[in-house]
Amino acid sequence: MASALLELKDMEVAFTIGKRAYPALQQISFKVEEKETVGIVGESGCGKSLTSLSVMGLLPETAAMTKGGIILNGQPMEPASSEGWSTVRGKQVSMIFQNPMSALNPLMPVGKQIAEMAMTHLSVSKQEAKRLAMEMMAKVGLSRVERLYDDYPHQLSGGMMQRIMIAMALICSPKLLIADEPTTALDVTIQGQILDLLRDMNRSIGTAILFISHDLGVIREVCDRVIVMYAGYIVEDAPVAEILDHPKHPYTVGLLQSLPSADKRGRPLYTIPGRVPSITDRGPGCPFAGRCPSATDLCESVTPELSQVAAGHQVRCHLYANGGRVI
Ligand SMILES: Nc1ncnc2c1ncn2[C@@H]1O[C@H](COP(=O)(O)OP(=O)(O)OP(=O)(O)O)[C@@H](O)[C@H]1O
Repeated sequence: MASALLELKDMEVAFTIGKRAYPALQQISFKVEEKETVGIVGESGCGKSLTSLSVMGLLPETAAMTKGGIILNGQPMEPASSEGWSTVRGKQVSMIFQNPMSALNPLMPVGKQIAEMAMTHLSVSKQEAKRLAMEMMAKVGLSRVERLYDDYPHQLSGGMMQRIMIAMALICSPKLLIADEPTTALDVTIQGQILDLLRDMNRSIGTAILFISHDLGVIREVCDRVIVMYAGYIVEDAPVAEILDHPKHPYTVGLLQSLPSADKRGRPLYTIPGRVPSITDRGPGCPFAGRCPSATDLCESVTPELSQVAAGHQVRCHLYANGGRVI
């Protein structure tokens, strides 16, 4: 079988605080196939961003990959080799963030920023880079691109800036686009347009997407598969339709209950009581035990393994530890 586009194998990432190492990600294993769209969902502090930064080779200085590894396009990525990562960034993997303003250079026209990306990674001439940049700007739904090419970031709306970021990320036809909360800062209408654009780009260019969001409702719009993270662990991994119809992990069930819907209109939205434990405050046992309505003594003391409950559906919960049989 051909290898996956991206594979994370039993990855652990830890922060050093004082003299101790605190794991922030543990036993992270998943694959992204070519052209697949995979979402990572979880509340703030669950480890979504750290997972995507690991894939980009952009971990903060105080963090390190302490176990496992990442294989991109069949090549193991050496955690210590910044050279290896810089050749994949832009060309094979690129990333868009929640706040495009902080990623764009405020002093350079937006079109030129896209063209520079093409010149750096595609070794094309200045004129060709400009042509490609304008072509890409049109593809991401921007109009009057000749004029827009010379505009500066502050002259653009949030939605337009996010389109510029997407054009910049896709100009080198990367195999994988990581989108970290790309629509969180946008109003709902523009958010919908950007989600449509990402889906179109996935279909037309064939770029796989790893989509990070705290909002399962947004992930449902874009992704084929969803990985649910909690306190640094993957707690559930399944096709989106399967998660929506047959959620297993009590945390996933809570996330779904807290989604707004027409039949809940007028009623206060459900929120899961409690909060995600910080990395310095994680004991033995299931990390969700303290907030879980179904927790038993076993959950307090033993961390569950991921187990398969249906084709392509895995859950890390003692309730489903024996191939889906509830204890
Ligand atoms: N520089 C840091 N030093 C110490 N701990 C950190 C640091 N950055 C992140 N963490 C911890 O690592 C864990 C995972 O953080 P991460 O940013 O990946 O979460 P997240 O799910 O992306 O949340 P958010 O949606 O708020 O970005 C959290 O518990 C966080 O507190």
